[in-house]
Amino acid sequence: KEVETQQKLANVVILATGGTIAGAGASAANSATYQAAKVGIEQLIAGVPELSQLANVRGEQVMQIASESITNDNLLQLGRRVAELADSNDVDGIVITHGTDTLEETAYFLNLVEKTDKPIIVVGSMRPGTAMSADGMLNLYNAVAVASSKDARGKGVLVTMNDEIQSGRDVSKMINIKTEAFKSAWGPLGMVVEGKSYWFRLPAKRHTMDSEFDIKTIKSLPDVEIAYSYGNVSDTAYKALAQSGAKAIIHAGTGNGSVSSRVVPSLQALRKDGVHIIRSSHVNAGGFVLRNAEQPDDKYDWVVAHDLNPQKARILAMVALTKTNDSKELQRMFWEY
Ligand SMILES: NC(=O)C[C@H](N)C(=O)O
Repeated sequence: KEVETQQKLANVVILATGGTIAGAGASAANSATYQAAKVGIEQLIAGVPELSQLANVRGEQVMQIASESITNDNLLQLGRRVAELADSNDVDGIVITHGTDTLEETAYFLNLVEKTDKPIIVVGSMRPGTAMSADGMLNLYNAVAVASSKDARGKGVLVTMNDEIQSGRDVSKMINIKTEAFKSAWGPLGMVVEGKSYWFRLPAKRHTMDSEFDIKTIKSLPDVEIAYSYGNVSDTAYKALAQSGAKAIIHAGTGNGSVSSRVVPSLQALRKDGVHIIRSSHVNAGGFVLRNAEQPDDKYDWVVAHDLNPQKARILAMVALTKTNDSKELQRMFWEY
């Protein structure tokens, strides 16, 4: 009987990378003061025995770090391991436990470069497992539930936080002290309740199977940096980033990616020197930057990030630059992904 159930259940691999979901605090009252990346994957799985009712689950510790320290090499390493597992016939779905600070970056990266329609779910928690009312157990349970469901196939990389199923492309960490931290300007794709997924919408942008990018052909990621803007910002940071070798600079702009007149001449000069200027916005609920609105992008040969926030724009720019150095191609990719 047991063998029969095991055969019916999906095979899900959990790749652990660290973060608060693997965090530990000194006492149960410590919901915000703790050390991330302390607990190993076997202990995380053992902490949620109900996972075995959802899937045949096995874990792998890929790294053990707080997500703010994830390097480009870490991203590539994780991406390659996900691709290997996705290619394997005995894997039906993949879950990645991850710190929440850069979870949206990793989810978007995988969404661009993994050539599979198998579910890939990235999940974290806002409180360590040692805290009262910790959210990691349920988030992980939901991640495995979605990863083992056939309905989740072909929907791109997903994020399950706070009972919501979010698109890895759209979702962003909006607040750092609530369990209701992850939001998308365009709404969640669905909900996961008691292990069952309920879907409401589909991603419209290119991803995974339909993407022109493939982790298997990416050897390294180029240097793309972000410069934060505010009223009358100086050009010091932009110039320094270019000098240190940035191939593209994401302008984390005000409003609709507006650029202070003090900085415009420097950005024009940097573009002439070959550095791509990509206008994004740091407005809190999600930017919406359009070409030639606010700045003459055609004239300056700049690119707009549209609704991608600066950190997601950086991910797409790095991946895109592995294929092209042409600004028109970059702009096409920024519309399509
Ligand atoms: N809630 C978290 O996971 C935050 C932690 N600093 C991390 O990103 O690893």
